[in-house]
Amino acid sequence: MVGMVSIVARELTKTFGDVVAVQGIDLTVTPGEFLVVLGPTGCGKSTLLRLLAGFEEPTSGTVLFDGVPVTEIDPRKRGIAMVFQNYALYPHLTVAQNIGFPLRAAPGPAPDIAARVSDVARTVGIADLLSRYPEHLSGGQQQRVAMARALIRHPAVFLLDEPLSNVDASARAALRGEIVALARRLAVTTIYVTHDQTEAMSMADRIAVLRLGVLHQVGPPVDVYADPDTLFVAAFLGMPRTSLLEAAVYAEAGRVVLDLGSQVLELPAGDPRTERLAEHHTERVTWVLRALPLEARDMTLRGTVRSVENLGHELLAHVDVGGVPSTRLDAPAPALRSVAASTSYGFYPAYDLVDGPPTGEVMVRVPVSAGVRIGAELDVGVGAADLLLFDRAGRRIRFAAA
Ligand SMILES: Nc1ncnc2c1ncn2[C@@H]1O[C@H](COP(=O)(O)OP(=O)(O)OP(=O)(O)O)[C@@H](O)[C@H]1O
Repeated sequence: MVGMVSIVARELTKTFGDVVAVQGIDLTVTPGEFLVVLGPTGCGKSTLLRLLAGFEEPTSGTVLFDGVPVTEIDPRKRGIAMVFQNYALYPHLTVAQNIGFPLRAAPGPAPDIAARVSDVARTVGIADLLSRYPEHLSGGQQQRVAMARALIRHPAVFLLDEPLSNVDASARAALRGEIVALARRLAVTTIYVTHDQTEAMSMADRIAVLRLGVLHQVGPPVDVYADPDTLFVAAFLGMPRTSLLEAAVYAEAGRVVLDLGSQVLELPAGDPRTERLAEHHTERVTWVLRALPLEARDMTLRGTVRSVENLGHELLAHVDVGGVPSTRLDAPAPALRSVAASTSYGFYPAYDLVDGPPTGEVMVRVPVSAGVRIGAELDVGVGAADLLLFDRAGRRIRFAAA
């Protein structure tokens, strides 16, 4: 296949015995797009990538390249280039020989290998390393060689599976930008798999967030971050840090409060969210809170500074608001325990308590010049837009006004 290819997955499912690695995924990758598949380890990213490439037979569902079932296209004509976490270079071949290998191995007339090798080596920034052997290269350089080797046949589809995992941190940042630039320049449809949210956020045209084989959300990184559909997506995309607090909703006579157990937040009178939230009266919800700026807002959370991280350009205060943190999403569910309510509402249900006393910490961004002491009491402003709430099934509670 030549030129830019669209890749469509329809109701794609793959099981290995009892394990459902990929479950009912519908996904369209548009021609020339840079799509990042993001999710924790074991969520099915690699399996999805292999299915999309036609390397793996789906249990059910189909993959189409430009509308044609991928299994009906000769693998050599699919135009797929793939790069993995371990570069797998041939140790006894030079960089130039490694890069040129696919051309030498290909059937048909030999193209001008030397010219193409130096061309693609220049593209990935390793033109001066052509006579070296892999063992004399850094991890980042080895990955560039692997990319050059993948790209020398001018693929229509470029698949990368955690390509930067073995590259040290300093080289990783530079390579991220270069891979994106490369994919653009070559106008190739690219699918990039990672568990690293920073990579996903900085590289993708769109991200596809996967958990336990299920596609939770697809969209431009800024949209998915700002408007997560599920608790998992909200919690997974948290920078610099996300707090998950358990709360219960209480509604009476046109007012709604969120009860954190230690304190309550009341929605401002007349807030358009009141009515919608009242539908969850007495239900337990999870509140996902990104780091808040220290400023006065409609509502106030009161807490005690437990620790302070200096991020250089600002401070990140960990403020204990006495709430109950949600258990980590991947942790086994602990036994339910009741917590004695200290608010006047006192109605709230049993919480999944992690060991020890409740220490629901909220992150607060403080200017370095303002300073903040451990042990200080802080009033942290909360705006209605900060109410990123999820029901017990982990679904977003959406407000029409939001
Ligand atoms: N060939 C196989 N046989 C049996 N189970 C498999 C096979 N391949 C994958 N799995 C299982 O399917 C699930 C998804 O695996 P997959 O490798 O796709 O996840 P991943 O998100 O790429 O993980 P990682 O980031 O750790 O590479 C896992 O539970 C894994 O153990």
